[in-house]
Amino acid sequence: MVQSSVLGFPRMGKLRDLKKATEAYWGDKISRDELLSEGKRLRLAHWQIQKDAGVDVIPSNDFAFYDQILDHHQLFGTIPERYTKYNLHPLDEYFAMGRGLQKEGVDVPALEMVKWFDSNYHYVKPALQDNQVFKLAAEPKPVAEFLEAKAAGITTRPVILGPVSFLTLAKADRGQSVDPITLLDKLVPLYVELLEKLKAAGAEDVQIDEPVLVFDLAEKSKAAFKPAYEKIGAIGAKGPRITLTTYFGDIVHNIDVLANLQSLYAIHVDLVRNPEQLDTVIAALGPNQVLSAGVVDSRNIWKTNYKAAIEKVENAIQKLGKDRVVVATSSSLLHVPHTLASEKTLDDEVRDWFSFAVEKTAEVVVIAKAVTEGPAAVRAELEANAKSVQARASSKRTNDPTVKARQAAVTEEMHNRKSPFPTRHAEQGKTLKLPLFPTTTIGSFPQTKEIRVQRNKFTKGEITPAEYEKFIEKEIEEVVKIQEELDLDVLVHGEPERNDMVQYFGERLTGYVFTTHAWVQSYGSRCVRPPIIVGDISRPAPMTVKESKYAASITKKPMKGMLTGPITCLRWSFPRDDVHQSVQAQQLALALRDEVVDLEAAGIHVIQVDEPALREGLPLRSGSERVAYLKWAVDSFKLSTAGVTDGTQIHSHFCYSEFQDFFHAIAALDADVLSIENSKSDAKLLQVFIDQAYPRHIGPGVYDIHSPRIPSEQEIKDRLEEMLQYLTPQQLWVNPDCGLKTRQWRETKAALEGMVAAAKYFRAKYAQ
Ligand SMILES: CN1c2c(nc(N)[nH]c2=O)NC[C@@H]1CNc1ccc(C(=O)N[C@@H](CCC(=O)N[C@@H](CCC(=O)N[C@@H](CCC(=O)O)C(=O)O)C(=O)O)C(=O)O)cc1
Ligand SMILES: N[C@@H](CCS)C(=O)O
Ligand SMILES: [Zn+2]
Repeated sequence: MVQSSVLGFPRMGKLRDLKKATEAYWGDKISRDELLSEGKRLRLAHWQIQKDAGVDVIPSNDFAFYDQILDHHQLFGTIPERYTKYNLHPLDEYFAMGRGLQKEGVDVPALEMVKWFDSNYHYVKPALQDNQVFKLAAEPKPVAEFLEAKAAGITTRPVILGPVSFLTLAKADRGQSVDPITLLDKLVPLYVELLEKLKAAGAEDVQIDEPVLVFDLAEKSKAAFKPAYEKIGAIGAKGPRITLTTYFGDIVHNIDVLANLQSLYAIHVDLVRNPEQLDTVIAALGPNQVLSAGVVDSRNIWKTNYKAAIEKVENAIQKLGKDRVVVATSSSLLHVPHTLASEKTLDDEVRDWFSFAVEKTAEVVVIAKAVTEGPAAVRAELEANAKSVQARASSKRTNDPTVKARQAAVTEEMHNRKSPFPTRHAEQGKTLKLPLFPTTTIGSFPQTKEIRVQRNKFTKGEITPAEYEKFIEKEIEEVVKIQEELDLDVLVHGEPERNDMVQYFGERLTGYVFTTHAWVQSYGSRCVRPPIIVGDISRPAPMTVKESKYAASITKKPMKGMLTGPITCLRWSFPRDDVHQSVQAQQLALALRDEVVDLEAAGIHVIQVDEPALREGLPLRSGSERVAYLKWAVDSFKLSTAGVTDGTQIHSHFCYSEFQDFFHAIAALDADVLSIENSKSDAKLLQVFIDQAYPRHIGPGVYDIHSPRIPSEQEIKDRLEEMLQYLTPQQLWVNPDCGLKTRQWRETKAALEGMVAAAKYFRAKYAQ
């Protein structure tokens, strides 16, 4: 019998219940016990959904109150002393690591948070010490959650991140120099201990995620892999059977570390991304080892094409037999929304094309049944699926000849600014007249409860468009006034009209559809509702000009227009899977080019085109795929921005600091000013700007906006001082790491006051 398996389920709940409970706990509106019982309710509900769907292998320990990797910091005792010293309750210590804490004598910043592989999910990076001691938690969470499910009559397969991935995704804490992977021998015994505890609790199976196998692993990590798993496997029957999972890429280049690893019961591979790896992986399996075939896409919302998925699974069965193949989701379903059933406003044509987590759970069951019992057992499902797939392929919604014609007319020249940077800089100086160390923000200001409530009323038709517009104007006025009082140099309108930096544009572009409840966790309690690209994209009307023009009209200071770039619009949407992403990116670029030109014509001479998703789109392995991606990604940005005159200053923003491996692409964007994240990472990363003799302007973020903690003026000065070791005073802009929409006004004002004061200090110092 071919079993069905889910690698992880989204934890927010149908109505973002976890977000609401967590934020209520942070705001002292519910007690710790109430939060803990809400977590328990959600876990049970999610296990029950999978059980009711008939899933054979249901995951546990995929739940987390903030981040599943952060859970592992507590599981293995890698909590830096700056958190443990306060003797907080473990849940509060956990949140302090995730989001910082500044309360009742405690003042500690958050740990660094970075992208989870090439997704829009963020994990909290383990920060390890030179003399790191690991210690298994007294009551390990994977054991507790396994027992919780067992008590509810549901047998689960606990999920843990493997030791090689845990260490590869970790870093040396600030001021430390340990190479995390050298700690593997110390960490492995804890895995052995944990597996024994799981087995003693009744777990027959465990899922160990080793997604780093899709990377070009450093030799050291690669060499350490096999011995580590041999040690883990040595517990034999005292431990559960291990299914080792990989996802988001192929593992062909690392297959030698898995060959003959008898300690593994099964190996899971992502056959949605890389179906071509199947034969190599099968050839590397030992005589009794099982293949977990990830054939249901966990990263996108398209209905699975049953015929194609069944073919992949049958192919594996032919070589291995039915007992050695499992049908699975390609990775955790964390990356897709909860259920399509909540969507009441989608039209029937497109609704029929989609499948969210609950529906994908049912899909693995149907595929497993089809290959176990034969297609007749699920004939109705297969026929309905074939009809949906066919309907989408032939729909008029997907194809717009006008867009195609415009793409065919794109020339090389359209990608380049008229003059090189020095000429542009001189031109821009004449109108902008900015001081040294110019201060600015990244665009958004606090999205208050009031803003959300008014937008909600507007969406529901409870207030008129004119009333909403008036409200937004009032918000813009307030934001402009505050920035003038703070004495910032380049102002923004604050983005109060935007629900999200991608969804907002999706809602204004043809070719997109959007949802009402399709939330996906981005980090901590924060969720996004990615719009869905279903067809060719075009811009029927200006999208941002009205608000930017209004903002510019009420101040004498330069006003920065704010747009989301083509790659970020693409990657933070659910893209089409029937057209290459480069084609979709170019369509977005053309739509944005029109917007940029319209903003300039409206008198906006500083325009920021955010591309925070540029890095996350980078193929996970170096090589030709990366080169090709960077070409079309950079071209899309350039196409969107190059329509302006020399006097218009183009900014771009990236809220991550890992740009070393694709610095040349950032440089190739030819943006006049870049703002990047830097407050939580080492300023040494800026060395690349010296090494590459970067000629243009840069604002590395001077404080972390993900945390409610207010940085002191001195901290910001120290940060700027460090930056000046790598950047010239003429190059350096002063700004936060990213937009301020998640912050409260009190924190925002206090932090920006410190930031402006710090900039003025350096301005005075360098004026002498
Ligand atoms: C900059 N980042 C972004 C990423 N991805 C994006 N798509 N957008 C980003 O900005 N990735 C990397 C980073 C970090 N990530 C995030 C992600 C999410 C947020 C955030 O603040 N999310 C909000 C939801 C935003 C939104 O869409 N809001 C809507 C709906 C608001 C709402 O909940 N309305 C209520 C009713 C109103 C009420 O009574 O309150 C409802 O629908 O029930 C809107 O504003 O209209 C979040 O809250 O999670 C930030 C950074
Ligand atoms: N302009 C956006 C960028 C976020 S990455 C903002 O400020 O929220
Ligand atoms: Zn950002």
